Amino acid sequence: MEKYRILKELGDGTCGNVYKALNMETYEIVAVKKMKRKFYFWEECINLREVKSLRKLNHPNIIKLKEIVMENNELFFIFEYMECNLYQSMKERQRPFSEEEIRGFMLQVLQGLAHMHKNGYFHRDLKPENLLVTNDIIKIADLGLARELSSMPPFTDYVSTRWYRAPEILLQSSSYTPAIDMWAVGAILAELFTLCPIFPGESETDQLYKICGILGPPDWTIFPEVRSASRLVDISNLNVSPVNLSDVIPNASLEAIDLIKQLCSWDPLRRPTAEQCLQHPFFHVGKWILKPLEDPLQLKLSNGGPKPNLELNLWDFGRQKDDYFLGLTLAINPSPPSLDLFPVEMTSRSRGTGTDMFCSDFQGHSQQSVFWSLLPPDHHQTSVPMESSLMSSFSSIPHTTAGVPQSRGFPLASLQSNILDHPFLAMSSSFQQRHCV
Ligand SMILES: Nc1ncnc2c1ncn2[C@@H]1O[C@H](COP(=O)(O)OP(=O)(O)OP(=O)(O)O)[C@@H](O)[C@H]1O
Repeated sequence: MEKYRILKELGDGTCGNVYKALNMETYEIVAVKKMKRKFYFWEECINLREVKSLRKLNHPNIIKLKEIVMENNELFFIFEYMECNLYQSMKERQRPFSEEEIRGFMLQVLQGLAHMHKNGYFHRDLKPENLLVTNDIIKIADLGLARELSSMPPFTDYVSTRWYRAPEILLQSSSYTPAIDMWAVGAILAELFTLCPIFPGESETDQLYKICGILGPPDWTIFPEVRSASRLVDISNLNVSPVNLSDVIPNASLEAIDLIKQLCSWDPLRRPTAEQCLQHPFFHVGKWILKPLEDPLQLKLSNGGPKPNLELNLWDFGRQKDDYFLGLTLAINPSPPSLDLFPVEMTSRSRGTGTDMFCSDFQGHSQQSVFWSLLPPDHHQTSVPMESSLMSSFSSIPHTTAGVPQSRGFPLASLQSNILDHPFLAMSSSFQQRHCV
């Protein structure tokens, strides 16, 4: 780790501390995640869920793991660096994101997620803190809880941060599916409009009440296999009606409201997949707008009042499977009302709980330093000059065991065959251009 200089701490997660660091050989800025538990065998490291999933997942909207270093029984992940996470980005905003900005973020998240699900993984802890942002690029991070689709239930119920946790997890269903990620996407999409979490439960039970407060109670027959039957009976009998989502998220278009409604369906089977979401009218709005011949601002001024926008959609995203791609809808969107929304002040730690999934019961010693490069040596990115006064050596992080580091290099090709194959294939051309520039 001598080649890395810490610049500052970026985050203190459940599993590790994350630092911004400078690679002294390439002058590349990176993010270094130093795992909190000790590691004694290389096999333990490469069998971690985060490593196993990231080795397989190579996508522009999934954070890239560049290297793994094991030194003095400590494990370091070297990631590509991103400016901030989506939670920080929302917290700092003085005004809501425009729908265009939200569309850009969601498109990328869904492309990353579609890739993940297609390759047999689901994330299980999607939340704004785990979506990393640099300008208008967003990437899915923290695959520490990612699970292979092929792995067999029962799954643990302590999965995902409470506010983004799907009802089937709250009801302790033991066989949940990638639809739990889609629920989280719906909650994040709603939050991007209002800058406040849509279901801010204070406990697991309160979380279910908060969901009922918006969606109304569920039909209990949706969840045949839940372990927490009393919770289900309790909420199924609640005497509350669903609210009009447009009243809760007044700045969202009808398309956005429809997508949120579908993603935040009680029934996991009714939630669209990431791939299906990408076909939703929300992502096709711009393509079919009938443009007025005059400047809309001038029109508004001359007519003296707000006018509805007429949008002609050649896509109707119905609830039946066959409806997904068919139909002709004439949607009339009222002009967005004036907004008076403010973010709620929250600390990252108060936003629910993560889960420490590792146990540290391994015995033995290894004083070796193992270095695993996941990108070829010539895959360097922009050099960023740094003032030396800002730097402190990475070795200043206290090591509890001493040892003489020896490094072992692993060639990329043998370990991560797909990492550089077609990095831009899954992106739309506009995003490809932006990413390449
Ligand atoms: N590649 C990166 N670039 C910039 N910042 C990052 C990067 N990776 C992580 N961070 C920051 O560090 C924080 C914690 O990282 P991460 O979620 O990977 O750790 P964790 O221990 O798994 O956390 P959690 O408690 O969510 O499980 C993130 O929310 C983000 O702010």
